[in-house]
Amino acid sequence: MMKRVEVAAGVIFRRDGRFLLGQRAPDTFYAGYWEFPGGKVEPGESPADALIRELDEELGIRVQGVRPWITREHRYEHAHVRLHFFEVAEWEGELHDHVHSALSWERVEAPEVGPMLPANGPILKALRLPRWMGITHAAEIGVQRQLAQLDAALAGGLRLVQVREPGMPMPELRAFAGEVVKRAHACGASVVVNGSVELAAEVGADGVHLPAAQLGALARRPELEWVGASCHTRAELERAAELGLDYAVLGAVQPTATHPGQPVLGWERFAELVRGLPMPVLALGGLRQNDVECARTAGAHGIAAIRASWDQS
Ligand SMILES: Nc1nc2c([nH]c(=O)n2[C@H]2C[C@H](O)[C@@H](COP(=O)(O)OP(=O)(O)OP(=O)(O)O)O2)c(=O)[nH]1
Repeated sequence: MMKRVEVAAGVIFRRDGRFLLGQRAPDTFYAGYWEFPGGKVEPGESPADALIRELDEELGIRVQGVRPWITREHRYEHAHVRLHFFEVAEWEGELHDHVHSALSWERVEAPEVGPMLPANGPILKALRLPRWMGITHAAEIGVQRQLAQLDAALAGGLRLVQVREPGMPMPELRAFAGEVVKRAHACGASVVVNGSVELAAEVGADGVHLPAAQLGALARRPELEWVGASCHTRAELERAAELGLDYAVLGAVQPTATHPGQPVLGWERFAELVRGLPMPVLALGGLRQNDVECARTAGAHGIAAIRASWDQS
């Protein structure tokens, strides 16, 4: 059996939101392929420390802090690697590359260089997942009011909407979901429909969001672009990973108006639960815009919210 090699890699962001890729040099495996800067973890080192060292050695930049993001394993012909990806938002110094043939700053929506190292396809997809998910509650506030708030939120930059309307009768739900898709797509935003692959496909949504109870029953990942799930436990998160889902939503982190009295996780437990997962996780439950920093420090990709997505609009 091939020994597993631990690797730390960084998604280094620039102020304009672009991230850095490097092209592998001629004398390496997969020469000419593109990768995230980073390298092997040395004995006794944590992956975070290894990344800080590698970015100094490879690129000459000093990193103030790294945020855990996702972890993926891949078996190459030459090695079985476990890649610990971190986000690097705070760094200083001028880039002086010592190891790559070229560097390129790419847009998360559509990276242009290629080919990428084979392990990195899912990483680029994860980067495309918006950092904020707005969850609808039209059954509570009324369809017209929800649609008006949706328009305002889309104009304000919302790029991912989950249609979640337990209790709304089917003909009304179909019409509402179709309207959300139409308005979201006009603004370049994506829509996932809670609970029904059929309805998601019927209204032209981009994906489906599975309630935790559906995770156990599902034999394989439905074939839609985005498939995610609501999770509350490590076992549910691992099931979501096993099915190859694109993201999970984990909560409740804090007390919420929707589920009063429900036990809450807090950020420490959240961080423990998401450690080492191969897909991005959005934090849910009583969170607002000013919780984004805490969420990302705890390993969240971003935030999913009902109230905070619509209130300010
Ligand atoms: N740095 C980095 N490595 C990646 C990414 N994706 C991916 O599969 N890998 C793999 C390629 C390598 O097998 C390993 C990185 O190790 P490395 O860069 O220190 O080593 P290497 O194989 O280029 O060369 P060497 O040190 O063994 O001579 O992880 C990525 O995005 N960034």
